[in-house]
Amino acid sequence: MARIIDGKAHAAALREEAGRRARRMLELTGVQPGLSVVIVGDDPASRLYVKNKGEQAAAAGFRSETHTLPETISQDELLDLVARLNLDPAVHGILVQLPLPAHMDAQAVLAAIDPAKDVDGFHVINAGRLAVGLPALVPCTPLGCLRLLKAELDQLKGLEAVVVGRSNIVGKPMAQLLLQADCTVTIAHSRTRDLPQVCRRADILVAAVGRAEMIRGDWIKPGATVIDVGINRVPSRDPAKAAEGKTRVVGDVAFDEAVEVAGAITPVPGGVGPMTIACLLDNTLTAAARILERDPAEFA
Ligand SMILES: NC(=O)C1=CN([C@@H]2O[C@H](COP(=O)(O)OP(=O)(O)OC[C@H]3O[C@@H](n4cnc5c(N)ncnc54)[C@H](OP(=O)(O)O)[C@@H]3O)[C@@H](O)[C@H]2O)C=CC1
Ligand SMILES: Nc1nc(=O)c2c([nH]1)NC[C@@H]1CN(c3ccc(C(=O)N[C@@H](CCC(=O)O)C(=O)O)cc3)C=[N+]21
Repeated sequence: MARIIDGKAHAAALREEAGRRARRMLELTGVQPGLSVVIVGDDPASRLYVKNKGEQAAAAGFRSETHTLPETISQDELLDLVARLNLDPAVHGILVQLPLPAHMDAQAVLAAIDPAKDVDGFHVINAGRLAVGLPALVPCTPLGCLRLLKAELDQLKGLEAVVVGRSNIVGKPMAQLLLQADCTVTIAHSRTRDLPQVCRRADILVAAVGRAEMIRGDWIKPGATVIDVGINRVPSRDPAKAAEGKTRVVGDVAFDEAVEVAGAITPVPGGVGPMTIACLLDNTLTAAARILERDPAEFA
């Protein structure tokens, strides 16, 4: 039986540390780190994540604001808001929740965010800095995965890592971080031939696909460390509840099978998800420190 990696507990510890560091920053510089979250439209799941982000930032002693804009807003109006936030000295981190409505060009919006305040790490400047090994703001989800891996494993050096998924927000930056940690990295995707066989090579398997329970137990090398990024809503197990439209959340890995084979595995929920939000606070501190021209390590 695999060890279950408790992302919730790791995230709580990281949030507490972020709270201590925010207080230290306020003491030493008089500046309170500030996070501004922008959401367009009223997708209920997105609204819930954004609410959690705002509440957890406030609970950790950050200045936290949320801008909720109607679905019908124009891209120019959104760009105006981003421009104002770029100039606002109280805002050190800007996050524009994705996905954006179909009438907007998400790349254009992300490109308008000041890279120094891009706590999602989605701006091409930050993606490029990560790729060449310069200090960067790194996307929160892969950062959270790396933290869990480092806590779980003595050493990443030399391990075979397989990342399933190549999105700009999870798969690609995850692969960059694993490469930087001296893993031998394979990136698999929808055109990969014989995905089960590729997965079986992995000492570290990161699933970021968006397909409920696609990765089966017999795709996993015995003893491997499995990080499940997927968040998929499926009908409730109880047919009566399912008929009422009740759902539950599952990952991209068939957990009940994988837990029998893996050495360690993250659950969904309670794995990577909570770490993503905790890393957002960490990134906001990093951004604030750099904007103040201070070493983030000063606020330990
Ligand atoms: N826990 C968290 O904090 C977060 C969770 N997520 C979740 O992670 C998952 C992935 O998110 P994201 O990266 O944004 O998703 P995207 O849809 O952007 O990317 C999915 C990737 O999976 C690949 N893929 C799709 N189908 C298959 C298949 N059958 N076999 C192999 N590869 C396949 C795609 O390949 P191709 O490129 O060839 O199309 C693509 O590269 C989702 O469930 C999402 O909800 C996302 C962000 C944060
Ligand atoms: N600009 C932007 N940045 C993001 O980081 C971003 C985004 N847009 N759009 C959507 C995805 C998704 N995402 C999650 C964050 C937390 C949980 C999370 O806390 N999950 C809990 C609860 C899951 C549940 O029950 O729904 C858990 O896994 O335990 C999940 C998913 C951030 N994303």
